[in-house]
Formats: sequence, structure tokens, C-alpha cells
Amino acid sequence: MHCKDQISHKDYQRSVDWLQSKTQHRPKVAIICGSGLGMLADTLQCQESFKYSDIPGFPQSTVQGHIGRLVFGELKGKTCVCMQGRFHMYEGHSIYKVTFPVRVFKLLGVETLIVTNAAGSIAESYHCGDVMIIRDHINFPGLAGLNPLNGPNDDKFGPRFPPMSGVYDKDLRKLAFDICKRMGVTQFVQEGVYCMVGGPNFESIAEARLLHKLGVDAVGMSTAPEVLVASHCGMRVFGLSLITNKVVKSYEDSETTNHETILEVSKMRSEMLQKLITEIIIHMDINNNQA
Ligand SMILES: O=P(O)(O)O[C@H]1O[C@H](CO)[C@@H](O)[C@H]1O
Ligand SMILES: Nc1nc2[nH]cnc2c(=O)[nH]1
Repeated sequence: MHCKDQISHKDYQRSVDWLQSKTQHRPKVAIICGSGLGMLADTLQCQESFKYSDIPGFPQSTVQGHIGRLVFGELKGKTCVCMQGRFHMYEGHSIYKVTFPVRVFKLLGVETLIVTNAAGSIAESYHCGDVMIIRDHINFPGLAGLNPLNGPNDDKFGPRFPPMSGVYDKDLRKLAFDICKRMGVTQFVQEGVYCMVGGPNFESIAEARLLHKLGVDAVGMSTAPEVLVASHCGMRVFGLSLITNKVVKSYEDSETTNHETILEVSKMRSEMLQKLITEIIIHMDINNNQA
């Protein structure tokens, strides 16, 4: 990955100017929807949506279950923008393009980023259909030097050396758990560590065992770069993984993972996830940035 692929402030601003010329919505919250989880966007009121292909600078979604639209609207009176489909490096996008929308959101005035994803479970105690509140992440591409902050630092967004501890907001995690209690769904709610791998292949058994030894609870191919860029520019972050499959860790187990099953499980739980995210947005204090 070369720094020549890095995106300039002007390029982000061009997208922002285009979007602000097309919509009166001024969101404080952005939601990135994971595989098969885009239905949340359909629940926004007073919707205005834009195809990624029409927005200057936006890449295209190529993965099944990622529609490829940016939807603005209101969730119970709170203005939000929702990515119905995200970008992954394995699609061939540069790491800078994968995170492009996050800086656009920042310049649009977004203060809180909510990320969702479909993930495979590494933790023994997790089940398919569980929802994991993300406490922390391991960013394998980042550890190997594939980082959206590579290249000259843009001080207008954030510091050269940003901290990465405590990135997943503690108050929002607590709020989410309290809401789950009220919804009566805590039996399938977990809190744990998400690990990003490059994909597009699923894990070998040896890799799955390695992740288990490292303390990973759930694994996927997204989220960490977006969270990193959001945190770098001072956004508050909250993340949810939907456990769509168990990652095979035994040579005796003949099961294999596939994207179609992942989308089916996402569909099964999408209503509960929508309700949870809506309740979080209703109950967080958006302007004061407090849960
Ligand atoms: O992380 P999201 O976008 O939810 O998608 C997950 O689902 C796909 C694999 O089925 C991979 O892209 C993985 O990262
Ligand atoms: N890498 C990876 N990504 C996923 N996304 C959904 N399930 C999985 C999985 O088992 N492994």
C-alpha cells in the first residue's frame, strides 16, 4: 500500500459539500451496517438516500448483503446517517478508501460512530445468534503495517500517534447492556474482543486455534480500520458483532463456513439489533457526547 493512495482533505470536503448540497439532514450519529444488517437504514424516517456510485470519492460495494447506499434520516427524532454496506480491503479497496466515509462523517459533524459486523465465534461459550458488545479489538492488518493512518499525518483530523486504549466507549457499552436487560435478551448478549483479519478466506483450524490462544472472542474482516480512523479524529465509538457462525477449531469437525449462512443468521437477528441500536441512540445524549 502506497502513501500515494492517501486521500487529501480536499477530497473528503468534496464529498461533504456534495452531500450537504443534496440533503438538509445534519447527522450527529453515523451507523455502519455489517453483512446482512443494512435493514436498520430502512427504519429511518424522512429518509434521503444516495447511491455510493453517485457520491464523489465513494468506492463501490461489491459484497452480497452490502447494498451500497448512504441513507440519511431520523431515528425517533435523532438525525443519523447510515451506511447500507461497508468497504473491505479484500474487495481491492485501499485502506484509505475503506475508511473514507468515516472522515466524511467527521466533516459532516458526526460525533458518534456505531459499527456493526457479522463475525465468527472463537470463544467456546458463544452461540450462533449471540450479540457481542465489542470491548476491544485486535487489528491484525494494522499490527502488520496496513494502517489507514500511514503517510503524512493530517493534523486537522488528529494526532500523529493516537492512543488506542479505551476506544470502545465504556458508557455506551454500559448503556447497551442496560437496554439489553430491559429488552430481556441478556441470555444471548456477550461482551468481548473482536479480531480483524484480512480475508476473504475464512480461518484455517490452526489460525482459529491461534486466535483462541490470543484471547480473541470473535473474528471478522472489517471494523478495526473504521474504528481506528473514527477514534483518531475524536469520535465516540460503539460496536456490535453479530455471531453468525462458530469458527471450526477441531480437526474432527467437518463443518465449513459460508457467506450465505452468515447472511441468513444476520437476517434472523436483524430486528433485535435494530431495536437495540435504536434504543441506544434514543437514550444517549448526543449533543453533550455522554451516554
Ligand atoms: O464485517 P462485515 O462487513 O459484517 O462482513 C463479514 O461477513 C463477510 C464474510 O461472510 C466478511 O466481509 C466479514 O467481515
Ligand atoms: N474471518 C471471518 N469473518 C467472518 N465473518 C463472519 N463470520 C466470519 C468468520 O468465521 N471468519
